[in-house]
Order: sequence, then structure tokens, then C-alpha cells
Amino acid sequence: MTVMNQDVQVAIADNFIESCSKLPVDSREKAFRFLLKFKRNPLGQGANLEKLTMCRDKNLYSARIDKASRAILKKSESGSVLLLLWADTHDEAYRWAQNRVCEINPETGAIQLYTVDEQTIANERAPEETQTGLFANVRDRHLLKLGVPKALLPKIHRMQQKIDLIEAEDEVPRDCFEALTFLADGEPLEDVLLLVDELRGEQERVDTSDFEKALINPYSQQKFYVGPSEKELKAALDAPLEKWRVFLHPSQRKIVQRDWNGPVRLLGGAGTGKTVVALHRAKWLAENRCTADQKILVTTFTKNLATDIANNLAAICLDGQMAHVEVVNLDRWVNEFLQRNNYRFTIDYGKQADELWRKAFESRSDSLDSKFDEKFFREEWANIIQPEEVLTLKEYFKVSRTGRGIRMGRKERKLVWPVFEEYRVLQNERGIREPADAMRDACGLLQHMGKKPFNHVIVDEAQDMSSQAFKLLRTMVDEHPNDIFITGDAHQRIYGRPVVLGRCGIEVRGRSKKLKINYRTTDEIKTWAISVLQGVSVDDLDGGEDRFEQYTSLLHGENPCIRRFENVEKEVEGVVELISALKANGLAQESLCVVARTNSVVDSYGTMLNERGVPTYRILGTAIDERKKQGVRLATMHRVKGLEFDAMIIAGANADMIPNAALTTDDPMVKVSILNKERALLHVAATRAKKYVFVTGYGEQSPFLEM
Ligand SMILES: Nc1ncnc2c1ncn2[C@@H]1O[C@H](COP(=O)(O)OP(=O)(O)OP(=O)(O)O)[C@@H](O)[C@H]1O
Repeated sequence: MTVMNQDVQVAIADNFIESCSKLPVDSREKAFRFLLKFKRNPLGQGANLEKLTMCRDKNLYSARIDKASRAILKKSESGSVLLLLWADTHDEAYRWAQNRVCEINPETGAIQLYTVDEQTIANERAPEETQTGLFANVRDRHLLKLGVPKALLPKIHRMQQKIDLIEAEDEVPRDCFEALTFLADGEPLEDVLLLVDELRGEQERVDTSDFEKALINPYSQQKFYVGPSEKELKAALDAPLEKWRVFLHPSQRKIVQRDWNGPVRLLGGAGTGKTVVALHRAKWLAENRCTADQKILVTTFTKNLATDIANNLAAICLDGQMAHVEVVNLDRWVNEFLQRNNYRFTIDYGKQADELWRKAFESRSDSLDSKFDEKFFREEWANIIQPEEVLTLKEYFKVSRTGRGIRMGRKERKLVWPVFEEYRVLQNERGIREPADAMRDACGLLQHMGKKPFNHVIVDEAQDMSSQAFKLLRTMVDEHPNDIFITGDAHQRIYGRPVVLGRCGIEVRGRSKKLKINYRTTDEIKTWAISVLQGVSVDDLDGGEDRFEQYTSLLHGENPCIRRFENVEKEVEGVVELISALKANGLAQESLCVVARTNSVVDSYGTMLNERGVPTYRILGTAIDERKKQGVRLATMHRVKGLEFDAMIIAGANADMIPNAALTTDDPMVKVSILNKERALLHVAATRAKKYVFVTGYGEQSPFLEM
């Protein structure tokens, strides 16, 4: 949205929002009022626009926020566009403006903001290409195609190592920094050129003076806030770090703001903004594709993430848009739907399973071989019968059991089948159903009713959902454009099993996308977290393989730190020291999280930390993390899924804990599945960290840490 005023458009740069938040406290409120006034009447007397001389960019202006503070603006030559770039105290604002350039890139058509430093000015006539350095093999014409401003070519050629690029982050335009990071990470030039080309959108010849047109460029919209409402402005100034609320990456925006001719699958590693895209997709559909009585379901695997999504959606949607959206985790939707329709069963999430399996197992035939022990039945149920939806002996004869340790012919299948039947009979007698069965029942009921409760369905955390869940989701919405939108990352699968969307009636071929930039975690943490997944082959939710290609982070920091101690007391003392050091480094204790593998281990670390004077706040299974509550966060590794913290301390990373020694099995298929999930759990825990990861333990070290 651009602000129209007397034929002048005003757009606001992300830097402007951020710099406002750093103004002296009493100037911040004035900055908000300045914005409102400026937006209404940018050329009015109150703004005191003053052209800056002695600046490299000849079209920069200052405007008065209050006595002490100034805003810096770019005015297009035609005068029809004003871009708010920076806010600062008077002298600092002028200093900031000196070497800044804001212009339209002739190749990409994006509005860029960058710095031309003294050394670059001195070297402006440097030889075209150099033989050494980080980008020695990249020709100037290719760098220009990637969006590097001509004035920065000498600077780019001077870069010798990746650290030179990292240090120049604030001086190089954001889009070109991303492309250069991919190159520095070893991505082939052709792939990066393709990526940039794909994202810049449809273009005719670029007119470097047409700022109005350039504001529509997806790369410009990553940086310039085009057309904020008063509510959005206030929200942006109140939470300047929540950039995702308005500044989508072009790759995200292209997925959000368009019609899709059927179901879409969006993959992306941890922290690439999948949830952000799901949120904006819901908003876009509510705003642009819903008639008065139409509904959008936004659903997830866990209740906690559904709560977070509901809160975040409320922050970006207008009330009218929210009225179209129902945010709920799928288990809860199923439960409520079935209860509303007089379901005769209650859904059991595992509490009664032990007892029922014991009884069912007791009913087995005497002639059954002892290798078919109770564990066999439970594993067969969880890995074959339920996921493959085997309901009859006839189906059991046919189902593939490839990979299971015990091979079985027809005779053996017939012999074991009565135990499964008995288990179902016992469930019926108790009036209970497992979640997967309840989903199947809900699916049947919807089909029977001929009802489609939603017009659009958006799914987050898809990697943990079952095939029954996807079949149900397919039944909830008619097949039509924009029907289903699915995001997930199988590298983070810690509950479910692989599914094939195509086998659940969800055809995503030709409508699959991937996000490639990690916004949460530093590159060092991301790289380490990927390395703990070694040997794990990961699916793409549709029967293919997913790999971490072109997955990068633009943030940098320290490598994860692994520390071993003599015993648990020494480890806890080490953790206490870490916490003090992090706090001394300016991190709030609420942004630090200590995780361990199981609830009981988390509890014991909690007690020991409290005894040593560290206040803690336990994030429990079903409750949300109440940010107002004080104390270092304590949680299981499972519980932190979907959350983020400045620092993660993964405690008790011992050989018998990660992987959890209690989860033993002789079955090779189940073993692989358990170990993959245990590795994924460590990956999930590490990728919650924005800045630091520490892995502590005592005694024998977790084998997953041997790299
Ligand atoms: N366009 C953006 N601009 C700024 N920050 C962003 C953007 N997109 C995402 N982020 C930030 O990146 C972080 C990760 O986003 P999000 O939770 O959506 O990722 P995700 O892929 O769902 O992560 P995970 O799979 O690890 O749970 C969040 O802090 C979010 O605010």
C-alpha cells in the first residue's frame, strides 16, 4: 500500500522503523506523530523539508521530527515519491546521510540503499576484475546482474574472505548481500543468477528514475513499507524487531500473494519463515479471496503453536479479516467436531494403551512363536497397521512390511491378527478411540454429511501429521484453486512418520516451493544443527527426498560450544556460570532456555539450578511460554518446537540420554525411525537458538556429538 497525498507517495524503509526505536525516549512518541502527519501531508510546512548538500546522493532531504531529531528522506527526481530512510539526532542523521545512496538498480529494478565508503570512492577506478579474492571468478557483468551497484564493484572485489562480506552487511544492499552470501557459500553462479532472476518478477526495461514503479518490485518491498495504516505504523514502531509483520522476502511474498491452482507444498529448513508465510497467506486469503461467510482453517500439529499463530495473526490482521479465520490444532478440531456430532467415543492420547495392549496380548494363541512378544504387537500397530490404515485381515495380508525385523507370511499374519482385533474390541468396550481412528471417523462423518466446513486450509508443522490427518484435511475443503496450503520440514520430524501427500488425495506436483534463507539462527548454529542429522535421509512429504541445498543464514556468531563435566553437579555449576556470562553479555534471563531430553531430567536440572540461586520458569507441555513470567526457561527438547530463544543450553547430552536409552528395540525399521527422531530432536533444540548454543553433559558423551 502506498500513501497517496497530493500525488506524492510515501514509503518507509525498515531502517527508518529500527532507527526510530533507538531515538531518545521522548522523541519516539514524537516520531510516531511525525509519521502520521507526514503521511497525511508530506509537503506541508510542519515537515520543514531541507535539501542536504555535501551528500553523495543529491536527492536526500532532512525533515524535522522534533527539536533534537531529524528524519532523512530520498525524494525522487520527479518529486512524486518520498522514501523515509533514517531517523536520528540532528548531527548523527546528517552524518549517516553523507555517504548513503538510495537508487534504483538498473538490472533488478529494486530500490537499494547502500554506503559508498571513503576507500571505495578512492578506488572507484580500480581494475575491472581481480585475480584473487572471494569473488575473483565472478565477472563484473554477472555481479551487476545479481544486483551489485556499479559503485560497489571495487569493494566487492577487495573482499578476500567471507568475513569481509559479513562485515560489509550494513553497507551493501540487502538483496545483493543475499546473492553474494549464496555465492560465498559455494552455490554455483548459474543457480544464484536464476534465483535472483526468478524473484525480481516480470520486468521490462528498468527506468532508473521511475520510483513509483520500482516500489512494486518485490525486492523493494522487502525493504520499503508501502502504505501502512495507522494501526500498522503503531505496531511497527512498538515492535521494530518483528520485521516479518510487514517486510516479507520476495521469495515469501511471491508464495503468499497469488492464486494457486490447487494444493501447495512449502518446504524450508528451520527458521526460514514457513510459519510467517502461513500467517501472511491466511491474511491474504482473508483480505482478497473470502466472501462474507467463507472460512479459512489454519491448523498445526501442536496446540502451543496454534496459540502462537492465533496471537500473531491477530497482530497483523484487521478484525474483519480475523473473522474469516479459525486457528486450531487438528486434534482439537477433530475432538470438538466429533463431540458436536454426538460421537460415542472419547479420544485417548495413549493413557490407556499399556493396559489394553497387556490384555490384548494375553488373548494370543498358545501356538504363537515367542518372538511375537507384546513389543512386537505395539510396534507393528504403530508402524504398519495404523499408518497403513489396515482394518481387516485381508488388508493385512496385502500390506507391505518391508524393513520390519520379523518377516511374516500369510500363516503368521493370520496367527497374530486376532490380537489386533482384540485390541480394537477392548477399545470399543471402553468407548475410546486413538487420534488416528478419530480422524478417520471425522472424515467419514464429513463425507456422510456432504459438508465442507472450510474454503481454504493452511497447515503448519506438516511433517508431524499422519496420513489420516491429510485425508481428513482433504475432505474438509472442496478441490478448487487456493484450497490447501501446506508447510513443513521433515528434518524436524519428532512425532510423526513420513507420509506421501499424493496418496492422501493431495496433489502438489508443480506447486512446490522452498524457502532458502534462515532468519532465526546464525550460520554457525545452522551448520552445526545440520551436521547432527548426518546419515538421516529426509523426505519431502510427497515420497521424494529433501536436501539442504541453497539453505543459508545471513546472521553470524559463535560456533556451538560442547562442554563435558565430571558429574552432574559440576555440569550444573557450569550451566550456572554460562547463564551468568550470558546475562553479563546483556541477554535477558527470559531469553535463555535450558532443555533436556525428558521431563524428569528437566525437573532435576530445574531443582539444582534453583538451589544455586538461578530462578527458572518451566514451560510445560500444554501451557504457552508466558513471556512476562521471570526466570530462565526450562523445557523438554520436544516442548521447544516452534519457539525461539537467544541462547539454548542443551543439558544432559549424555550417551544414555540422547538418544534416549529407554527407547530400545530389536526391530531394524523401528530402530532407524527412533534414531532419526532423536537426531531430529537435537536438530530442533539447537535451531531454536538465535545467537548461542551450548551442549553440556557428564560421563559418556552422546554419540550424536561425535562429528
Ligand atoms: N521476512 C522476514 N523478515 C524478518 N524476519 C523474518 C522474516 N521471515 C521470518 N522471519 C523471522 O524468522 C524467524 C523464523 O520464522 P518462522 O518461525 O516463520 O520460521 P519457520 O520456518 O516456521 O521455523 P521452524 O520450522 O524452525 O519452526 C522468526 O523470528 C521470524 O520472525
